[in-house]
Amino acid sequence: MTICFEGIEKTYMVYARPQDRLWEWVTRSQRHRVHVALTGVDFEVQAGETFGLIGENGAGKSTLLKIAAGTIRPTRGRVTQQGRVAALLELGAGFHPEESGYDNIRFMAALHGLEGGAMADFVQRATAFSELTRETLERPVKTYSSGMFMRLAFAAATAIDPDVLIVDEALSVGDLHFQKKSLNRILELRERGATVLFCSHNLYQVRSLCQRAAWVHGGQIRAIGATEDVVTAYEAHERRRYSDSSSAGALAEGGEKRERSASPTASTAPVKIVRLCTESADGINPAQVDSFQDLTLEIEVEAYSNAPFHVGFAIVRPDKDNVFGSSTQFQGGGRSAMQGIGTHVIRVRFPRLPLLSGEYLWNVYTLDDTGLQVLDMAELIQPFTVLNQKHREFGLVWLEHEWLSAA
Ligand SMILES: Nc1ncnc2c1ncn2[C@@H]1O[C@H](COP(=O)(O)OP(=O)(O)OP(=O)(O)O)[C@@H](O)[C@H]1O
Repeated sequence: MTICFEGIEKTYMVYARPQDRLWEWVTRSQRHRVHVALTGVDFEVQAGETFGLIGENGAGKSTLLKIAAGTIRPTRGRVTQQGRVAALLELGAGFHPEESGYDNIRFMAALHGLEGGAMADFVQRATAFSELTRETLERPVKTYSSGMFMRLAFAAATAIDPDVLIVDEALSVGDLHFQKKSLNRILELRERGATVLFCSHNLYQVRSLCQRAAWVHGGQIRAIGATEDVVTAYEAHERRRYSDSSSAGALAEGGEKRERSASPTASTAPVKIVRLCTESADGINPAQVDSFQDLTLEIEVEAYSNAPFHVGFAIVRPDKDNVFGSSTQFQGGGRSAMQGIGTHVIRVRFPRLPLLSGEYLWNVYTLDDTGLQVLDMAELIQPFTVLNQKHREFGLVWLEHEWLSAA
């Protein structure tokens, strides 16, 4: 199973005012400008591959996904794919608001060409997955809350076993419980061999899920290949953009920038980050550490449910460059997740911290048991300075080295 984009171009006619469309027709003179959303897009997604699309807002990712799903047509070029396609794009876009949840699901089943027993099976799978009550499913969907609507839409979109799954940021559907369930469903379909085309701004998820990726920039493919190469190139571009825009702003504010990022789930995170502190060997000033000192990081989290979870951290530079990151998930060949309602304290010791002089900060994350869903995060916190007082070598980190031929 392959998705093949050949010479794709997509242009939109943009009118300044709605009436210009009519005036254009009446006067036969052009009153629109042409906006090129995609041009020269040529690539293939291999069978069984999970392929990521990344890029800035407005780069053209959703347009490309919609063309792949067949919901819009390219202006030039063509896309081919075989097998059954499920698209998690504008979820629920095809729903009829006046009809009940049940009727909408039957309608979706009919669109897939299902009848009789196959349709009954589809309805059973979708309703069970949605976890909506019979009473709710009998009501018109226009009376649903947005969360209920999205649950039903996701359930209906994934009630078939597709050969190709097209996902546009759909991992953030509904509440945390349902987000996890949706993610697991996507992983399950992937395990069964579905080809997945996946677009996300969450680079952690792209790194974790995708074998290959493409960076879409200004409607063109700027880079394509192994995920790590593409994401690293995109991150470098984002850093340049960030430093260009912040050199006038953030630095003028007086230097260091602290922020606790708004977590995607800030008020409801089932595992909240409560505290982070560091302890150095002399314990005098944790904001200033000597290179090659022992440093211990302590992270306190509060779990509000019994669901297993992981904790991750990264040491970052003020420009957001990662120096080093790890997670409990990577420990000792994949340590099993932590679990239990209440307070958990995680300690990480860095013997002889190999950082050299510079400014550093911490990022901390709590993650679900798959290590993919971020439950809570605190980024660019607790700045600290490292001083390399004993050695003359310079740079970010000390690398073990030997002079082999020095006289
Ligand atoms: N129906 C439309 N009419 C005119 N322009 C459109 C239309 N749909 C998309 N565009 C434009 O096409 C470009 C690409 O949009 P697209 O939604 O594909 O970007 P994206 O990469 O998915 O962005 P985001 O990350 O913000 O979702 C944008 O400049 C957008 O304004």
